[in-house]
Amino acid sequence: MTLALGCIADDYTGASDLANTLTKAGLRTVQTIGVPADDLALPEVDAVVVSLKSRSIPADEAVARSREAAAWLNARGAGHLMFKVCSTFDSTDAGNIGPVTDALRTDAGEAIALVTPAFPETARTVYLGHLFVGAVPLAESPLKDHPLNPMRDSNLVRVLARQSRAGVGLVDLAAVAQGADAVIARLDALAKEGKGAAIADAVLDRDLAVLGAAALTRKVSTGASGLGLGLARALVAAGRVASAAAEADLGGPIGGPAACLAGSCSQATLGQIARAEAAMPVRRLDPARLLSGEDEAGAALAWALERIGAGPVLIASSAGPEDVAAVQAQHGRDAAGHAIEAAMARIAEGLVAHGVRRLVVAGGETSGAVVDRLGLPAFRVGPEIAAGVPVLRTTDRDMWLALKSGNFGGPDFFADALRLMP
Ligand SMILES: Nc1ncnc2c1ncn2[C@@H]1O[C@H](COP(=O)(O)OP(=O)(O)OP(=O)(O)O)[C@@H](O)[C@H]1O
Ligand SMILES: O=C(O)[C@@H](O)C(=O)CO
Repeated sequence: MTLALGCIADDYTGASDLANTLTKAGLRTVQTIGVPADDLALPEVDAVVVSLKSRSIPADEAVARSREAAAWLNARGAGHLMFKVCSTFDSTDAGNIGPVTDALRTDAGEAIALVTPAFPETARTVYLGHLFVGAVPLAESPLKDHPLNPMRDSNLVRVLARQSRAGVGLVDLAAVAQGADAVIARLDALAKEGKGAAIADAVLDRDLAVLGAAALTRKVSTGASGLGLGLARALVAAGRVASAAAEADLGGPIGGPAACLAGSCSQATLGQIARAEAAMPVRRLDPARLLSGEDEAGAALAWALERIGAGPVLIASSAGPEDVAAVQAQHGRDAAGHAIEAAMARIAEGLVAHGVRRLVVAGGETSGAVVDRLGLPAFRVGPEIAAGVPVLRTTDRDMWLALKSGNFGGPDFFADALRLMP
């Protein structure tokens, strides 16, 4: 298997977002969970997205895991490596976007890497290095209250510079508008100035095609699904993959009980949970009980098992910024986050042990905890539920999943997802 594109994603929902984008753009794509074992049977594909859970771990661990993934992808002949990060640039001054990009770039012998989280389809645009989420700058968006990495600076040149070894420059929209050659020239000039990364502006899909073509002239780039779209278009245009790949045969209906789990505290997910109340029973996890050592996960599981015979259920830990802040003040941000993720994973394990084969999970860290606990090795990518969220089918057993990035999906996401998981 020779890969046109090897991708390393820093969380599982982000990986399925990218796998969805690549599939739609005509690349045969598989999403693996972690670095695959050498004996994992994979179909013939153009792209592999290795999903890591490295967004919110110490930077040195994120670098080590990303390098391991890069080595696996390079051993399969990956023509280009893309490090998939969040379209809202979720990171802290300690990393991990800068340290991982630095490491992958230097390992590949490159002087500079193009970096852009722009993804216009989900209203993430970058102008003069400033990231906009919809109509507002990043630092005024709900991401300012993210439970793990509050984003309080919209200037990504500054944000990335604080977490990078080498300096960071800008490829502005004026250069992008002139086409790939102008972007390549700008990257070369920035590299000569000693910059190791360049934030690239992009406002429209056509900007992504330019950035993809420019990025492909180097071995490593970093971005969100928009960059994936640009890279995929450039690969198809260059004849390096068979375009318009036939839709993968995902297998027939699975049926049986279905459940949804939400650990994301994003505004989008909070709204989707509220809407789900009209469609299915919803149980709110009580973080205070859980963190005080009571068996809240067991109680929620028992609640679900009493109901899943009659239809889907939703269990959510999600809460608004004030409640999240109160829990974090008492128990610490990471301890609270991990305890809630572990509870979700335990609930998922119990649900699957009782026959659930259709599972929707909201939140990247939450999805990571759940998928790890279930021990799922890889997914084929099915139809799109909403921008950035495909239906996934496990390669080793009959199970449907949807792993939703916190901010993605329409108001009725949970019902929309289950409709596409027969
Ligand atoms: N009520 C709560 N109080 C404090 N922390 C919570 C609460 N509910 C969930 N969390 C934690 O908040 C974090 C949410 O992160 P997660 O990645 O799952 O969602 P997200 O960041 O919105 O999604 P994405 O990464 O896909 O954008 C998790 O660590 C989760 O355990
Ligand atoms: O890029 C995005 O916004 C998503 O794929 C994601 O990674 C959110 O966690």
